[in-house]
Amino acid sequence: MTDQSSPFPDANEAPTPGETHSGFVAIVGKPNVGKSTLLNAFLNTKVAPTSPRPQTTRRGVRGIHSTDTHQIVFVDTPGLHKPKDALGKYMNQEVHSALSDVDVILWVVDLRHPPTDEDQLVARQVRELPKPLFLIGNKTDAAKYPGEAMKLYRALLEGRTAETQETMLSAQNSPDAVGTLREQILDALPENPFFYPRGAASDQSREQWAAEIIREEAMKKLRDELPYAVATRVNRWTEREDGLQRIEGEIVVEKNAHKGMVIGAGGKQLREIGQAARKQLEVFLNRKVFLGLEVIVIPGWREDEEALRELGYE
Ligand SMILES: Nc1nc2c(ncn2[C@@H]2O[C@H](COP(=O)(O)OP(=O)(O)OP(=O)(O)O)[C@@H](O)[C@H]2O)c(=O)[nH]1
Repeated sequence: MTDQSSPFPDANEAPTPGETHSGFVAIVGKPNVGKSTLLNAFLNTKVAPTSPRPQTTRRGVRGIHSTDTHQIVFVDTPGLHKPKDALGKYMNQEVHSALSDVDVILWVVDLRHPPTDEDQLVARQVRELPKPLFLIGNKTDAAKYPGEAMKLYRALLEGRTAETQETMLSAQNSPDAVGTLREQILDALPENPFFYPRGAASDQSREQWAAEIIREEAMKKLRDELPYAVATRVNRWTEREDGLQRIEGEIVVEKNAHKGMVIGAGGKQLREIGQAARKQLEVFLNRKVFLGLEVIVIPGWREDEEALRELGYE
């Protein structure tokens, strides 16, 4: 097992009375820069799916960090990109609504590369917003010229008048820097009552969380366009007396032809996805898990508003 904590601790503790600071903090940036990795590092647990593939995050997942007097509600957002379908539009809307609702913005960039059009798209969204902004240069461990890259990203904010701070770090490999940044964010929070009980780590149900872990593993294993054509959901979750968690989930694809591609020869690929997801679930739940997975077809779900809603993208 690991030293990571469960994303589902006892969430019923009462909020602290008296003077408290709390607020919503959006993590924005183009796809694949490390937003979800940073969120998980802030919380030292796993609330959001991460993968080497762009556009892994689809929902604005909330992760919560509380001290005695301060509470940050992080809102992880999908990478801002040029949308190709209704799902893509939904993902960009998630970013816009997150930006309008939050108190603080974290803009994450990938220092291995200079800015692209997609970074400019994000910069345009955040530049004029009169809210504290942190420009976070990520992946310093793998960047050749981090300082030079940071200059180019900073230049995209030229003309911005509201409070701006910046930091360079590796979300994956520098827990100390992530901890320091978290302290700085705490200082930027307005005076507010707590929004969530102090023990809460996420606003997702355990079923949504597990479905995202299954999708993460499916996205890592599937090839070509297929990762973007799958959705996942968990329909049943029962606990046996001996603690075993029995979880039944579905991988949803758009076409019959995709079904076989997900299942693989002799069911090998589906088995591998299931095993990898089960391992992750066991680590984070600290319980034995039985994971049953089925592949079903909902024709053209990515373009179907009703199917999107049914799958939780609303
Ligand atoms: N070398 C290195 N890789 C990192 C770091 N942080 C994240 N990554 C990798 O970058 C990839 C993308 O990470 P995610 O956290 O899924 O990125 P994201 O911005 O949430 O992606 P979207 O869901 O597409 O918006 C993964 O393969 C991570 O392991 C880092 O500090 N250093």
